[in-house]
Amino acid sequence: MSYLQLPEGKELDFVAIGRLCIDLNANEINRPMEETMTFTKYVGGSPANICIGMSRLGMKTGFIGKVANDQMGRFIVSYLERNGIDTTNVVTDRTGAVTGLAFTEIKSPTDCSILMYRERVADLLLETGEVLEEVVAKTKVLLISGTALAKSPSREAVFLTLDYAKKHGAKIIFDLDYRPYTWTSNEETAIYYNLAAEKCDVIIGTREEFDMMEQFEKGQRDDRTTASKWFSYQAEIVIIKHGKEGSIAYTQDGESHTASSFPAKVIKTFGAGDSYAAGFIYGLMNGWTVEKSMEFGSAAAAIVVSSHSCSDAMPTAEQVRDYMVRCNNGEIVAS
Ligand SMILES: Nc1ncnc2c1ncn2[C@@H]1O[C@H](COP(=O)(O)OP(=O)(O)OP(=O)(O)O)[C@@H](O)[C@H]1O
Ligand SMILES: O=C(O)C[C@@H](O)[C@H](O)C(=O)CO
Repeated sequence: MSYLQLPEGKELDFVAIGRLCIDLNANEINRPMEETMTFTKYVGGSPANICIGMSRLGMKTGFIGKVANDQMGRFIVSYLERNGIDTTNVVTDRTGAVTGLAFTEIKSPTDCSILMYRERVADLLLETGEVLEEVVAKTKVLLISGTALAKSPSREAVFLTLDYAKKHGAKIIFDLDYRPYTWTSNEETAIYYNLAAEKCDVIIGTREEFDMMEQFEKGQRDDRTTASKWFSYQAEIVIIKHGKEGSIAYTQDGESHTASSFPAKVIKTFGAGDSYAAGFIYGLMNGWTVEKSMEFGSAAAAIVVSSHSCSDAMPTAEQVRDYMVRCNNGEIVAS
């Protein structure tokens, strides 16, 4: 059975809104940040990575966001454009805000962390008046991500965009992408995450992210109970990710669907969720089953965790298919 009946006659397949920033990934891997001397610069930010992933997979994409009026901001916009992403609604800050920087520390394939520089970042200054309704009107799918809800005015800009999406019939996907450093309190986080999730057709998050959203709910919560809550709102599909253990999707009809992870020679784990989302959404938008879409997303994730970057490593559909064949032939084994 296929899900997500997409609207017809739209110019764009996919538009994402939110964080556009810079990842500085350690070149000297398997050591702490204190001993890291050089970094490679990439475009970063979860919704940006997903959008780049969708574009690499051949979808017609656009982005809604705000960049700093500096060399970093211009680097981001030109990278998006080189990747075929419509930047009509990427606005430039005029208040002296800066680009968010994520320095990644790769101590080992399983011990990675991110050191964030996010004071007065441009992406959180996107205003309601800067969101172009006509851009939202021309997409089949809108993706929102949690970090953009962390502060005003970006928070209101996202809620307005959700209204536009609903008005114009776009399907809405929420990648929870919870980054604690951007928020001021757990209560505030849970409340805004829940308010947004109520309006979404597909919700994708890790068990820990759903736990954060359920902090006011009493009793033990399992994945099915978590997912069921959202079917009484708008959701058609809820996916709960469990890292290397794989993922489980629940659908409105009461079914569940599982996917295992693919073997990978892991360099670092971040970016797994973004590439998984891109692969999964691509499958769903092509009318594939939930299982097949999850499998494709999992293979895309294995490719990205085996690479140095998140955005730049996003695979084409051909690369994902090739990876799956090589895994099935036993040519790729886990590190
Ligand atoms: N070590 C790994 N090896 C292979 N695949 C992996 C690994 N870790 C994650 N994946 C794949 O990526 C998917 C999403 O990973 P995960 O549950 O870690 O999401 P996430 O926490 O959102 O990722 P991120 O670290 O990017 O925030 C998993 O379902 C799995 O298919
Ligand atoms: O902004 C961040 O939190 C880091 C991202 O830029 C990075 O690309 C990442 O964590 C991918 O999920």
